[in-house]
Amino acid sequence: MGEAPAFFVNHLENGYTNGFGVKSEPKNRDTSVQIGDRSFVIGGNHEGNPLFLGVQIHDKITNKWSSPSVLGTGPKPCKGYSAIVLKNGRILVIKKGSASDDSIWFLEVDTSFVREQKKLLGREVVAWSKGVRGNAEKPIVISGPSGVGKGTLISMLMKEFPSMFGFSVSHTTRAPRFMEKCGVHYHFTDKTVMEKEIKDGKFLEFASVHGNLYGTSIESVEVVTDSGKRCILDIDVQGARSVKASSLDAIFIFVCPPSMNELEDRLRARGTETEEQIQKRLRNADAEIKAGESSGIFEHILYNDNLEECYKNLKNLLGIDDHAPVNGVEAVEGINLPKEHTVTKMEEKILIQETGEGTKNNMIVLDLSSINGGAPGRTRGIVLDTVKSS
Ligand SMILES: Nc1ncnc2c1ncn2[C@@H]1O[C@H](COP(=O)(O)OP(=O)(O)OP(=O)(O)O)[C@@H](O)[C@H]1O
Ligand SMILES: Nc1nc2c(ncn2[C@@H]2O[C@H](COP(=O)(O)O)[C@@H](O)[C@H]2O)c(=O)[nH]1
Repeated sequence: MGEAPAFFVNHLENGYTNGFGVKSEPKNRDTSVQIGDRSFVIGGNHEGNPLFLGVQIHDKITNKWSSPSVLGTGPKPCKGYSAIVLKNGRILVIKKGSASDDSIWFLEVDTSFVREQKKLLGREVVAWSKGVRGNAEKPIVISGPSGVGKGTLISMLMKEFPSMFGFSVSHTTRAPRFMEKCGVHYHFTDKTVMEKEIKDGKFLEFASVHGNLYGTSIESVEVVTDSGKRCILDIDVQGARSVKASSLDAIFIFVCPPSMNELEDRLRARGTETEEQIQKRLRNADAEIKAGESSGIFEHILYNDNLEECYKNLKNLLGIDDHAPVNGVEAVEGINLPKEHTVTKMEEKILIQETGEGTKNNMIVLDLSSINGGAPGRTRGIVLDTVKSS
């Protein structure tokens, strides 16, 4: 039945049994697959961190091992894994005995994201992406100069439609303002910590803004999307440019002030910055407005003169009708796998057969024909079906 599982290795709890003749001493529970002349060994822990799975590569031609930069937040180690080579430079990793929100992962070894990162970092790169069922609504990126009213508009939207929109909580190295809470308004962090996380591929974008480091972690966007809400990002133009270049398919909105004088008045009236900081933000505003209007990043430009009118325009462009009830999309459902199972690949379907004494021998079918997205975010669009044994 089905195609030969050419590069399929079932959970290798007893060691390295792939038969590719690679000389190494992988630990128990390592799993290996071969793509071309390279074997990818998945197992152990990443850079000594017991919380994440490590990856090693063996090149058959040079007979050399290498440790690639592993980007993204990968799966936690568990009892065993199945690894299957998919087309388009991905390896599907199915975890055994894991929680339903942690069972399906994709290790990207030769996707466009990975190729780009290789060029940027000048070294071997692989990237993790968690697999989830269902699809998501496009995130919304909102940019504009400091003080134009982005935060005010976003708060209005989230207050009116709490089940539809969620905010991507950014990281920043700037000090919290009075009343700002860590984890709600920002993740306030330290420059060294944030730079290390950027290096580890945890950020979708980052930029130095008004003298501080700001960034959107992949997780900040994905937790909102997983909850079934449409994610809103409040980021500067540099960040919007990076998101535009990433695999995240988003809507881009730029908010303009009615005049520079009005912008200055709003910044002063807010009373959150020192005079020096206000001057810095106003100097940056000029360049930001020019970039916002002419960079080709933004599909929509909103003028925030009268707040109520601007809010109405924002709702219009998001297709929110004042009279229609608005519901979010379904929250992501987990993928519950039987504790004991075997895995087989059949074209774009993965058959997971329940095994073990006293079980019902049901089969779970994962249809991967419509997967989309991927590193640095989630791989979405997995369709799941359960075939009951008669
Ligand atoms: N249309 C408007 N008319 C008058 N005041 C406004 C308008 N929109 C927002 N404001 C006020 O302007 C100030 C700045 O707004 P807000 O904090 O939302 O700006 P922001 O774009 O999020 O700034 P930052 O980028 O610095 O976070 C706030 O005090 C807000 O109440
Ligand atoms: N590129 C990014 N820019 C961000 C992010 N979070 C916020 N911002 C932008 O920074 C300025 C200043 O914000 P403030 O809270 O200090 O007033 C503002 O224009 C935001 O849009 C981010 O994650 N990435």
